[in-house]
Amino acid sequence: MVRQAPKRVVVKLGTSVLTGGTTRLDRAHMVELVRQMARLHQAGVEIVLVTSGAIAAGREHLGFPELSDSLASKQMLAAVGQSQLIQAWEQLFNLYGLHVGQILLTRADLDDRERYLNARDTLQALLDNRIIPVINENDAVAIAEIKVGDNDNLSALAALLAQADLLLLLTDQEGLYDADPRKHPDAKLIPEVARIDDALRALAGDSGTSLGTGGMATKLQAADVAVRAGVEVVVAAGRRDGVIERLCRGEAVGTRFLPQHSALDSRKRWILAGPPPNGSLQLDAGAVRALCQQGSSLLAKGILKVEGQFLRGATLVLTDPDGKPVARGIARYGASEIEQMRGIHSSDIETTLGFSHGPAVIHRNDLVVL
Ligand SMILES: Nc1ncnc2c1ncn2[C@@H]1O[C@H](COP(=O)(O)OP(=O)(O)O)[C@@H](O)[C@H]1O
Ligand SMILES: N[C@@H](CCC(=O)OP(=O)(O)O)C(=O)O
Repeated sequence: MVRQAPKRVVVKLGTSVLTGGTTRLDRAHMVELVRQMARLHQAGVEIVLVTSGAIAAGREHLGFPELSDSLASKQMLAAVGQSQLIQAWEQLFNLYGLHVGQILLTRADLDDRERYLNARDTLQALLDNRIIPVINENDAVAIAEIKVGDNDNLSALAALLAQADLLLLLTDQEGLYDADPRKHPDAKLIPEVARIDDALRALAGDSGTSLGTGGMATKLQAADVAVRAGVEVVVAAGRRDGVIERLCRGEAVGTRFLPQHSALDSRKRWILAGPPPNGSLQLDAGAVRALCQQGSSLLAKGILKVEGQFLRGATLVLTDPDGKPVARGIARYGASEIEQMRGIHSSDIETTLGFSHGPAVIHRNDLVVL
């Protein structure tokens, strides 16, 4: 299939691609990847690069020191390696007359709407000035609670932040297989995925190496977030000839995940990319239908159960009567208020609470159906 060129592409390069399975950055291959990205850029495709490899580069630069496996050692390696990595990208893009701009993110930068919008503005400013944004996690400062944790998920968040239309997860395998090809040499490549479900998740294993993080499991999580926001995703081998250009032409390489919706608006993308949920509401079947099929707001009447302690403005997961997540949204009331309101008619909110923030517990503009 050859289709219209994407306007904005996020290219995620895993440690496996950058090192070619060795313990060192493979600069020769990085030049080849930059060549492809620079050509696309020249042809008018905006490129955002999400690069792993800081920890690997740090180890290499320090001459492979004997270190404990502690978080502090990894953070030290990332601090050293990130500057090596960004210098390498700057030098390589310079060969094509391009500059790079570094953005280091943590989960906390994306959870807060204002910081999210600031990061988005910086990204936009770089792109407007024909500079290649180069993103990595801010490993040197991020500890577990504020970490995204792996660059696959980070790249999905970057794709939402950048309002990209295509996300390329480039790795050391040809794509997603029906079993981990390292352990099952006869595993078969899955060329296209229309829906990510539990059966598919069961096929995706961990990283087979000590340098990569997350393996195919985190690539599926990332694809899941991105396709819900209307971004097409492809997992493919970063070492295949001309892979980035071929994928941007729509050639059938790797595993393609079809976008589920047309692109979401900015606020809805943030609801998907942003804060982890603070609580959940279980809905009756009528409310699930109204939300998922009619695009309605959530009213108090259809709420069966409230879980978690949260305030007005919290992000919530909405589930069906069996507990299966069906949507995410921003609450207009806090948990204790919803507890009092649940099951009542909207016209009784004011008499029940003594005030009202309007009839919707979650307004349709603040709601994303999964
Ligand atoms: N079903 C699967 N299909 C393909 N690869 C898989 C699968 N399950 C697990 N993997 C493993 O995921 C690895 C790629 O992930 P990872 O090592 O994190 O790479 P990267 O550094 O590119 O993110 C592969 O080398 C492979 O061993
Ligand atoms: N932020 C880390 C990489 C984390 C990560 O997810 O790595 P990978 O699985 O190789 O994409 C680094 O720069 O070393």
